[in-house]
Formats: sequence, C-alpha cells, structure tokens
Amino acid sequence: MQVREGHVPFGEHRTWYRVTGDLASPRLPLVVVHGGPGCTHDYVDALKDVAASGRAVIHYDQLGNGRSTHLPEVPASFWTVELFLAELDALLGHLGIAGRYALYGQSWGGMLSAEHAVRRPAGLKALVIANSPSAMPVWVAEANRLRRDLPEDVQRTLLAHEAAGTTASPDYVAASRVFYARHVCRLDPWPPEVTRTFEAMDADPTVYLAMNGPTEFHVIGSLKDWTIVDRLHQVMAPTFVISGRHDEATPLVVAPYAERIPGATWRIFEHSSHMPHVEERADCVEAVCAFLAGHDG
Ligand SMILES: N=C(O)[C@@H]1CCCN1
Repeated sequence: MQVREGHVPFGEHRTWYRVTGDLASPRLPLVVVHGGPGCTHDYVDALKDVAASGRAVIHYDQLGNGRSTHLPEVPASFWTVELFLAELDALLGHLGIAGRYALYGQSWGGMLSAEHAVRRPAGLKALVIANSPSAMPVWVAEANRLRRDLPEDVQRTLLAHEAAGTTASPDYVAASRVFYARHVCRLDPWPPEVTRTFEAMDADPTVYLAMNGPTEFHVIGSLKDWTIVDRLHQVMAPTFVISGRHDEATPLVVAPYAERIPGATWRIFEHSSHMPHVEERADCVEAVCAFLAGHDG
C-alpha cells in the first residue's frame, strides 16, 4: 500500500496530510476530517483500513495542532468555522480531488463536513457524519444528563472546578477521564493512537479551548451556540450517519443529521461510544466501505 505525506501551503501556514493508497484510483478518495476542534489525525488513524477497498484515504492535521502549523499566540477569534472550511478547500485543491471526493467527518469533523456540505460543493459525492453534534446546546444538555450518572464524587469534582475556573487541575482532568472512559472511548487501555491525540491536545490546547472549552462537556468556547439543524435540508450528497450506543453524541444529538438530510441512513454501533472506528474497527470500516462502494460511480 502506497503511503505518502506532505504539506499544503495554507496562507502563511502549512497543513500536514498523509495519503494511504493511490489518488489515481477510480474509486472515490476519502478525506478524514478529525474532531476537537484542535485534535490531531492520530485517533482516527484506523480509517486508513478503508484504503484496502482500493481507494485513497487522506488524513490531515487541521491547522493549530499535530504536524501542521501551531499558532498559540493568535487571538481566540482567529479560530473560526470559515478558517477550517478554507483549509479543507485548500487540501482538496492541492491534492487535485476537488472535483470528486468523499468526506468522513468525526465529531467536530462531522460538524465541519456538514458546514462544507450545506454549501453544495459539486465535487462532494459521499459524506459520512460520525459521532457529531448537530447543535451544541443539545450536545451540552445531553452531556450534562450523562454526567448525572457518574459517581457523586466525580460530579462534585467536575462542578467545583468548573465553578472555580480551575479546569486545568489534575483532579478535574482525572474526573473528566471517568466520563471519557464511558462515552468517548470504552476500550481499556486506550489504543496508542487515541492516547497520542489526547497528549497532543494537552500539549497544545489552543484551538480546543478557543472553540470548545476545557472538556467535551464544559463547552464555553466560540462554538457553544453553534447549530446546523435548520440548514441540513440543503445537503445534496448521499450521507451515512454513524454513532455509538454509549456515545456522548447521543441519539438525540445525532438524529437531525439522519432525519433532515435527504436520504440519509444511520447506523448505531451497539458496543461503541464516541469512536466506533476504534471500538468496533472492523465492522465500522466494513460499513463505510459498503457505503462508499455504492457511490463510486
Ligand atoms: N470530539 C469532538 O470533536 C467534540 C465535538 C464538539 C466538542 N468536541
């Protein structure tokens, strides 16, 4: 299997990418859009397995973390949906696939992919929205509902540090990991690629803090009021929606994608939380390959 890496010039910055497989393949190339915002490609690396279906799979690190340009000194207002939409367009153009491609957006990556899709780009031939919020206020409400099932002492620790603004404290981080072990990745231990992304976010939380906030459930960043629900009817690309039965992206959070995107299909992976591509890797890859095969024409 061919693997090559490179960087896309993006303004005065650069975006790292990796291509697994052959871009010259007649099958739709799949671009994997990671979450966060401010994660790295590592935790969605398993989706390179889709390349075995004879298509190129492109991973990239969105600006601000990983092997792309880091910008810890810019103001929080620099990090916008429009910025990352422009970066995705730059990647598609650089690789010569803007005329024909598929997207796999995971969590925030699904939000970004949906923002891309509602603009009806002619080259978008298939779309996978995985584990993604459709409206952040609903995401937060559901996260708070899930929090109420946590041990009482964990809940108290989370609330106390959020109230005090001390969310960088080791106690808060340890308490948040109890939620993450239930609703972000249920494998124990986490695979190395998942741990690498969280280590990268700990090392440079610039984007995540600016747009999201300290944790998956304490959302105080610029995305806190974001919604795409009323625009989803504009999506024209065939769409496959994915989520996990134990996902922080609960059915209530995900349902608008399946209900409002014309013709969308939805699969809930019963043994997964936020990472079916890791927690049920073979089944998830098989489902994605089957979906894409139906749109390679
Ligand atoms: N893991 C993710 O990308 C989520 C989506 C919204 C906040 N973080």
